[in-house]
Amino acid sequence: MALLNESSRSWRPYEADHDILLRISRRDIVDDEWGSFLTAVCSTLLVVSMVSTFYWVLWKPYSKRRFYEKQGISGPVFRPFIGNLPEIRELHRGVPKLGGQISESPARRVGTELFVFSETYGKISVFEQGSMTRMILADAKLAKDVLLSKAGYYKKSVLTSEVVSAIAGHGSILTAEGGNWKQKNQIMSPAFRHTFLKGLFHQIVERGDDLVTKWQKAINNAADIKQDAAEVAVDLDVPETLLDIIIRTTFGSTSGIEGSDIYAVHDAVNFMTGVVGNRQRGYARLIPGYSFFPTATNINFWIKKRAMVKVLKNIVSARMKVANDLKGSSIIAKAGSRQSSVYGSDVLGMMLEAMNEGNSNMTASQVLDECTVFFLATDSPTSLLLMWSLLLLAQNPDWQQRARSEVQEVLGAEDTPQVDNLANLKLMDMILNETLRLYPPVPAITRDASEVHQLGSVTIAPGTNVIIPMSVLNQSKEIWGQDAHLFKPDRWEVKNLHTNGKNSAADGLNAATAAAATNSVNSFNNFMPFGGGNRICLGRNLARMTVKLLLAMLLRRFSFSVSPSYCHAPGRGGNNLWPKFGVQLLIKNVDNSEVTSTN
Ligand code: HEM
Repeated sequence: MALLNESSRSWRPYEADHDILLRISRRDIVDDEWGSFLTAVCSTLLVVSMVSTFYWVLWKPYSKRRFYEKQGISGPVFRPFIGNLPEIRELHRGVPKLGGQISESPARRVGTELFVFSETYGKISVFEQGSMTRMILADAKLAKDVLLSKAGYYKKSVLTSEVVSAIAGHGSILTAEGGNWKQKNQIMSPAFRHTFLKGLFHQIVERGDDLVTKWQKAINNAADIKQDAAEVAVDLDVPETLLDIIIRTTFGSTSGIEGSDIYAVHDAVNFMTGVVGNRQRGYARLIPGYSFFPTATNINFWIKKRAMVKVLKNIVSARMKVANDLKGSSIIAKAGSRQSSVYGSDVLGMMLEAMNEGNSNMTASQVLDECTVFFLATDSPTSLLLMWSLLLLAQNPDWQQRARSEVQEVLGAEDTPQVDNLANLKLMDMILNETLRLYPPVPAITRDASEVHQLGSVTIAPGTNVIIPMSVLNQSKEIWGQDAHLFKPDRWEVKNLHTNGKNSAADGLNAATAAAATNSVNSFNNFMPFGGGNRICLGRNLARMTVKLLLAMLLRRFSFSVSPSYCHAPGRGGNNLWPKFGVQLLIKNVDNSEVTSTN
């Protein structure tokens, strides 16, 4: 025992030291191993990210450019990393900040690069925006193919998704694909059918009456100070009216929600789309995670987004409350109405019904996203159509008078049109067409190619972002003749349309949108203000009916001329063509007494 103790004593210290050494060295070894492991991981990551950066940012765009050049398609000089952003920025710098010629193509001021590149490098040209390869298709036939016969090879573009998802999450109707899009389209489409739109007629007339009353007051005030005409800010009054109409027709009369809240959402959506659009057109998009940097603009963006979501949540819960109250009410039960009709028959109602009663997998947050998207896609282009139409009629008094005479003839003694006589306003259709052609509210549509395929004589590589430049196509002398830049609504008279022997019985705008939805061959095919194919604008009939109705009401009461304070400067606002310094018109009362008495 003693020996054992002895010996134990003799080697215990050693054992202890050995233990410590073992422990130290184990820790060191582990640390060393971890260190080398981390170093290996970091260097691998570094190498992988360098290789993938090289591949995605340099090699991919370069090889795509070479691929297209070999097919005879050219563009501005290839630049790694930043692409042709410097050229694009230079072109935009050349656009005069103040004013412009009324006779020039307004859309040229917004999509300058689309005009210049397609004029310089041909109908099909390529350029890079950062590392994204973009192809301009200033060829009507190929553009149409992208939306129709070749639509299966394309998806909504990453650029569109970036804008939409920054404000409304992923997978809304504007950017959804496949089954997800189909389901949303099926849920919302009934709200845009003719019978439902007819039901909205009186709501639109009511809002139109408000605008007429407001402008009449302006005339009375002007008369008080001995002026024979009043100046009105069309760019302020029209969007206010249209926002009210479109939002109330798509979301119903949202009880408990202030008009100012609706306007705040509209404002927030415009601000946010503008921010993301500017990021895409500038260098900021090239900096990873830039949208998370706490810059003043980004902070403002987050604040506005939060406020917007709050208002939208209130709209949805107000509707749910009404629906729940109605569900419990005996009146509904007695009337034997469908339970689901309590949600309402507008877009919001359709979505809530699908979420609560239907077989869809729509969630509450998706309903909110769709609501946001409606603010994005609806009222601005519709306002712009009415605004630019009024400006063009003010600039072209002969057409203004012809349109007014038609309104007087169709309406007779009535102050407002009836649903059925809207179709008789043929000149109005022609005027709206011509406005959409010269001032396309959506100047370009983009798609990303998802597979390699043949488009005409060109082989398209996957990942190419294809631009359908409606603004350029609408100005093409080859399509529209030497006077393409002029406001000439009579080019839309059915007898003047080149129909390749397939005459269309429908009137101008209807035929144009119908042709866009089908593959029919006639000259309307070159006109796609509402897009085409499956993804054609869902609200096109609502927009057309609303603008036609309001224009008829306004022409009936007022005459318009351009105010000396108007400065012609169409410019980019979000993704649309906005009047940069507003649209100021002078208005006077029209004497309808003769018309009224003869009818
Ligand atoms: C003059 C007014 C309008 C114009 C010029 C216009 C134009 C367009 C265009 C060009 C597209 C196709 C975009 C693409 O293919 O990428 C589109 C899509 C769409 N528009 Fe309109 N729009 C107008 C008014 C409206 C209104 C009033 C609503 C609804 C109330 C609406 C709802 C939509 C929706 C939901 C889509 C997406 C359709 C889909 O992808 O399935 N639009 N619009």
